[in-house]
Amino acid sequence: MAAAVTGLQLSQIEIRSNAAKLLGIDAHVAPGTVLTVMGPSGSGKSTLLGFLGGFLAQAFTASGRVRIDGEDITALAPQSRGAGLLFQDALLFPHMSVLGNLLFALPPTVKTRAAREAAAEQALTEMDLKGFGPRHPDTLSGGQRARVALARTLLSQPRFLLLDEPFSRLDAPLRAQARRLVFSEAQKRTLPVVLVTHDMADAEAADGPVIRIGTPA
Ligand SMILES: Nc1ncnc2c1ncn2[C@@H]1O[C@H](COP(=O)(O)OP(=O)(O)OP(=O)(O)O)[C@@H](O)[C@H]1O
Repeated sequence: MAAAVTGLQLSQIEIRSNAAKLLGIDAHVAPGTVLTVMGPSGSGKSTLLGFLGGFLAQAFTASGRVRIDGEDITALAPQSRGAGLLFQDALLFPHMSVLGNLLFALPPTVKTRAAREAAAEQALTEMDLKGFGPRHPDTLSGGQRARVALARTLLSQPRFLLLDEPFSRLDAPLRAQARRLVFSEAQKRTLPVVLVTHDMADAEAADGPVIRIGTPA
């Protein structure tokens, strides 16, 4: 039997809605590398991420296969795919502390309270947020929130990352810092990444293949 292809493989993906939208996507995202998806507003970039993550809106029908390290995950529920998500908004739970947000993301395989807290504290240290555990998200700066969101995503032990304009709310210096952090973490953890962005600087920093999709629906 042939060895499984590592990384994320997208095969013959097509997505349609009543507006006769159609994408034909074939791509291989090697571990630790970034596939950047660009295209005009409304061309279907977020929709593509929804298909990869298993949360495609009901208005769409889709075909094609998604594989991670050779495993076909196309029919799996979102929580079983191993997708780590980062969006434009950090989407932290406002009623929980930073530590609470991180603990919530940890998979149940990390069992004891001590092990869970140690993992969360280590993630905070790695994101240069030591001591931020008791704070609430609304007391953080945008850049700090973005780092908590990244820590939370990584703690969920994803097999690949889906990023939807994750840097666009940050100002230029923070954006550069955040993208370096995300890409270096992905590389360190050998995670394939699909990045949706409008920003050419993101694409350049990602230093990987770029696909440009469609015209606006
Ligand atoms: N839940 C939905 N139901 C019906 N149509 C939708 C739904 N979500 C998105 N669409 C439509 O599908 C098309 C693609 O939307 P999508 O959000 O994927 O675009 P995008 O390329 O990510 O745009 P942007 O750059 O503005 O975020 C748009 O025409 C949009 O109006």
